[in-house]
Formats: sequence, structure tokens, C-alpha cells
Amino acid sequence: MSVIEIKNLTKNYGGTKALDSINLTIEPNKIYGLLGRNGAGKTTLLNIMTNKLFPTTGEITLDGETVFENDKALNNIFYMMERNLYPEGMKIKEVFKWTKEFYTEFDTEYAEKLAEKFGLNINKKVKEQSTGYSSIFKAIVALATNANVLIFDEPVLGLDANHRDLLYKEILSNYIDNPKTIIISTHLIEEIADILEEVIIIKAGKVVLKKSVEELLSSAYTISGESSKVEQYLIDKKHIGTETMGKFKSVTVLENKKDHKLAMELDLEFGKAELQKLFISLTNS
Ligand SMILES: Nc1ncnc2c1ncn2[C@@H]1O[C@H](COP(=O)(O)OP(=O)(O)OP(=O)(O)O)[C@@H](O)[C@H]1O
Repeated sequence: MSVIEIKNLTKNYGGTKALDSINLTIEPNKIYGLLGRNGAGKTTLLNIMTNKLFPTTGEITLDGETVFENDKALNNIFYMMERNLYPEGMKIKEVFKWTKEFYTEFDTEYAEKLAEKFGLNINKKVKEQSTGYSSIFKAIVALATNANVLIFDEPVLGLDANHRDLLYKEILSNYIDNPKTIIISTHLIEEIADILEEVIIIKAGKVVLKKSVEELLSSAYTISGESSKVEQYLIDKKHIGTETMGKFKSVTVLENKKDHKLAMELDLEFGKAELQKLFISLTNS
């Protein structure tokens, strides 16, 4: 099942409220994007969810059981952290072995196959990994654990475009073969948009939005064409994210109803809104 309930969660660091009364239900077997600007509270939330940090107040449960100091619940959750917590002198293949001791369902064969796909040498030590390969080996460990809940904090840090693309594909195929709850915190929103089912946006320690990507994207659209005509179309319409190219312009309109008649008269074209643009508008100021 793996339902995660976050109730009234607050975390204060001295005078800083990193998390402010968060209430969230993470439903099983969905891929979530946890989005927020720098310092919004994403890592703090993930650290508390995985018992790396205690909240000031509040509770988190997995299928009704607390996750705090509860190995049984925590064994169902794997957290790929941005920081490296593996012993520096350990070889990657030893990391696989070590992980299997805690996550007994760890699939070594699958981890080795993924290592081959990414060109990761598993005989090399943790300290010998570049930033990109450090992300790669940690992501592979996460994918191979077979935990019911996988949490990724900035999984593509340092990865080149090809490896980022490959990792998104592997996350998706892992999910399709073996549905589970996946939470991905990232700043590369547009790249990940296609594999997300739901987004959770946090701003200054509060949840400002939790919605399916489909619903969010259908609440807006783009309109493009000759600048003056686009301007004419936009009269009385709430819009964001203007992009200008010579005498042409593309703008995101924050409405779900399109004025097809007017667009036709003005020779304008409709397009799909981008998650990143909506995110920027929701988290600005
Ligand atoms: N150990 C700490 N001591 C004091 N303040 C902290 C500590 N850790 C985080 N904070 C503060 O808590 C807030 C939330 O930080 P957090 O790292 O959770 O944000 P984030 O959304 O993960 O940011 P980023 O995208 O930059 O990684 C920030 O204001 C941060 O400065």
C-alpha cells in the first residue's frame, strides 16, 4: 500500500521556519515531483520523512505507522540524498552488497546491468567518482533496492544531458515494471515533467499546490503569433512567461478556456503550457 501521511509538520531552525504546518497525503504508486525554490524546505521535508531529522512538531506515518525511529517503516523507504553518506574507500560493488544487508530485496543483477548501461565502473571506489558518476551510482542503488517508496533529492546533479535522459527513462521503466511511490525533488522541472503524475510545490515552508500534472497543465495554454496580434488576444486575460522572437511572441495564458474564434481572426496558434513556466509564476515574489 504505502500511504504516507504528513500531519501538521513544522521544523524550526532557531528563528527560521523551514517547514510551516505541512499537511500532505502521498498516495501509493504515483510519481511525484517535489518542487520549490532554493531554501523552500524540500530537503528538510525529505530528511524528516526518512528519519534523518526530527521535526519541531507533527507526525509522519507510513500505512498508519510512524516513520520516526521505526526501522520497519523505514525499510520500505529508500532515500537517495544529495549528500554522499557512503564510506569513501568503499568500492561501488561493495556499496551494492552493503545495501542488500539493509534492503534484502536489493536486485544486484539489475544494479550491475544499470551500471553497464551508464558506463559506471563498479570496481572503483566512492571517492573516485566524479560528481556525475556519484549521482549515477546513488540513483542505481535506489532503483535496485525494490523499496516501496523511492525518494530522489536532485538525482541528476552533475549528469550530462544523455545521462539525464537515460536516468529519467530508467526511473520510468522501473516504475512501469514494478509500480511504487517515487518522489523526485529537482530544479530541472521541464525535463522531468513528462514522467511526473503529480506535483507538490512548496514555498517558504508551506505547500502552495498539490495537483496532477495533467490538471495543472490544462489550466493554462500558450498563444503565439505576431506580437501586436498576440497583445490584442491578451486583453483582459491573465498571462505570464512572454517570449519574444523578432516580431513574434509566445505567451502563456492562465485560463483553461481558449478563444478559438479570436485566435483564428488574428491568425494565432495555440500550444501546450510548460510546467516550468507555471512553477515560476506560482513561486515568484
Ligand atoms: N541545519 C540548518 N540550520 C539552520 N537552517 C537550516 C538548516 N538546514 C536548512 N536550513 C534552512 O531551512 C530552510 C529550508 O532549507 P532546505 O535545505 O530544506 O531547502 P531546499 O528547498 O531543499 O533548498 P535547495 O533547493 O536550495 O536545496 C532554508 O531557509 C535553510 O536556510
